[in-house]
Amino acid sequence: MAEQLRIATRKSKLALWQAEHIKARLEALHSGLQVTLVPMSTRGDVILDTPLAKIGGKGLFVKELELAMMEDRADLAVHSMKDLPVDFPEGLELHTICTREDPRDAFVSNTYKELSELPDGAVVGTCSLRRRCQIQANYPQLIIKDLRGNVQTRLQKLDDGEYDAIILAAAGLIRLELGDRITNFMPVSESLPANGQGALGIECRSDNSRVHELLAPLDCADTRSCVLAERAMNRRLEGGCQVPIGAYAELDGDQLRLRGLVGRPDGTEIIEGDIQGHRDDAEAIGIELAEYLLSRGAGAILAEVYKDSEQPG
Ligand SMILES: NCc1[nH]cc(CCC(=O)O)c1CC(=O)O
Repeated sequence: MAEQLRIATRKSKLALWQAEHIKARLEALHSGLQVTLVPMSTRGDVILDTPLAKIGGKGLFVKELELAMMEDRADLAVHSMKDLPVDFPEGLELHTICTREDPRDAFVSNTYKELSELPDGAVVGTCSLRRRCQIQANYPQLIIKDLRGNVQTRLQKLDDGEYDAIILAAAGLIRLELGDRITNFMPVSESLPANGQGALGIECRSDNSRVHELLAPLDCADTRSCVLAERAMNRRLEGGCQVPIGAYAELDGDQLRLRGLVGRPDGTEIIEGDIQGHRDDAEAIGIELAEYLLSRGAGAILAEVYKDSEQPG
């Protein structure tokens, strides 16, 4: 019988695409390997009517997948790195970080070419405090309205006229072959991405050496360096994924440049930092930048954000 591997996955189109993508890559790399998907619903998929920042709780989208791996109903789970909590339950690990897709945010509108064209009072949809904060800092005259749901739902709400424009991760649109909906890529100087944005990560049990062997060729060293720096910054700031924190690293040879920011959701204050170092020190660079941001007052801003969001479990 052929060797089997099971991927636990959420049922959204994007999650299924990502799981199928990893399945195809694994099967192409390892002849005779048979990969099946184990689709399941998560709390984040079920609670659709509340802004994510209000639901709170880290790992809204991953707990059920992790349980499946712990109970040996699945061998691995494919995640968008930016949705992944910084810490893992005992016995599970982030084993693989795959090559990053475009990390930028995308401006999507049926009427306007870019944010600067929007008239006063125009409505922009996003549920990300990070995007809200950066848009309001540059364009305080725009109105930000929460936008939830999967990628297709969000585009539908734009097409229905509920928003003048919406902001989405470019990577999600590109993966779903909806890249033609991208009106404009937001420069990272204007919308610093979330840590890990555009990268896929693969989680599995720490003791499963056969799975580790099969996954090894999917790991991308460059993406790993960048994402480790970004995640280290978030960890030091104790930020989950629903916080007004941006973190984005780039490599120039062995030099790693990390940019980070923490801001008030209403954009009235943004604390930014930009540092460089050797890629071998990726995590130390992340921690150093976090400490710089904290020394400039990031802690008080984050404390206020956490106070405003009731966080059940
Ligand atoms: N928060 C939801 C989410 N998680 C991952 C992606 C796709 C892009 C990625 O892999 O970073 C998206 C959609 C979005 O933010 O528009």
